[in-house]
Amino acid sequence: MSAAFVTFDDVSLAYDASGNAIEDINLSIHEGEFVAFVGPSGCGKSTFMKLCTGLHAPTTGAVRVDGEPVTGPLKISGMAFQNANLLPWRTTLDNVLLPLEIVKPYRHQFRKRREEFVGWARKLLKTVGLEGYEEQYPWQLSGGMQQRASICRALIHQPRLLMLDEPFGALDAFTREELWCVLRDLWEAQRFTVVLVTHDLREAAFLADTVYIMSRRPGRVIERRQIELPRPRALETTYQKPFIDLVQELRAQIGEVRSN
Ligand SMILES: Nc1ncnc2c1ncn2[C@@H]1O[C@H](COP(=O)(O)OP(=O)(O)OP(=O)(O)O)[C@@H](O)[C@H]1O
Repeated sequence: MSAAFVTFDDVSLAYDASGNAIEDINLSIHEGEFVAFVGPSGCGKSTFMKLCTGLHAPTTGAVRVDGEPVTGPLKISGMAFQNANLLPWRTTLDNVLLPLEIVKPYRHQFRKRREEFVGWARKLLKTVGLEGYEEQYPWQLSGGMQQRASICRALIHQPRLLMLDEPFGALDAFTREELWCVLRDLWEAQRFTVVLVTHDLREAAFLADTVYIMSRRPGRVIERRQIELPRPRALETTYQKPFIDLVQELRAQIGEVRSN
């Protein structure tokens, strides 16, 4: 395995006087690793994301990405959320291009390299099954298609770290499983580092190398579970006994957290 890419050393964060939202987090994520965070509502999963990407600073402890302390918003990360948040006045293609207009070093090259960037966006849209929808507006797309576009937007600037906060939470079960496979294929091809926050234990077990289970507030990591299922993983795996047993075990651990 490669060297640690994201490290948390004794990290705690208190937003206000009500006490720590997350507490004593120690972990390291390797470059190219796919990790998932699961835990009860309010345990600090989104807070963990904000610390990783520099949207919040820890109250105590240190967060490092690629060997450097995180001191402000991280340029090498891409993000997608439960709501696709596409801009309604932009076409799908222009939504995907947006980070290249904003993020350094691309923004200074945007006009000159536009054609090349459009090529990147078209290629990515094709990979996620959106070829032919480039000129459509978000309101002309289904929820699943919007989320596909949102993932393309998160990846267009070739981030080394992809942060996904419940990205498939609002989708129906079939679309969600389709998008797991889309994400799996993108990750297999490019091997960026992924931090996925989810409430869905099947999603975590299917996609991740490592699942972290967090306690109730103040959120602490109470379990680190390596997922040993061979890759590449087929969706059929999720209907087979070893996978079902694994999800049951994770569910039991979450159950313990909730009842404590
Ligand atoms: N900006 C903020 N100011 C004050 N408290 C906050 C802020 N953001 C989050 N919190 C609190 O910190 C705790 C952790 O919140 P966070 O959103 O990280 O949890 P979560 O695990 O992502 O929740 P959910 O699963 O419901 O999305 C909660 O108690 C929340 O109320």
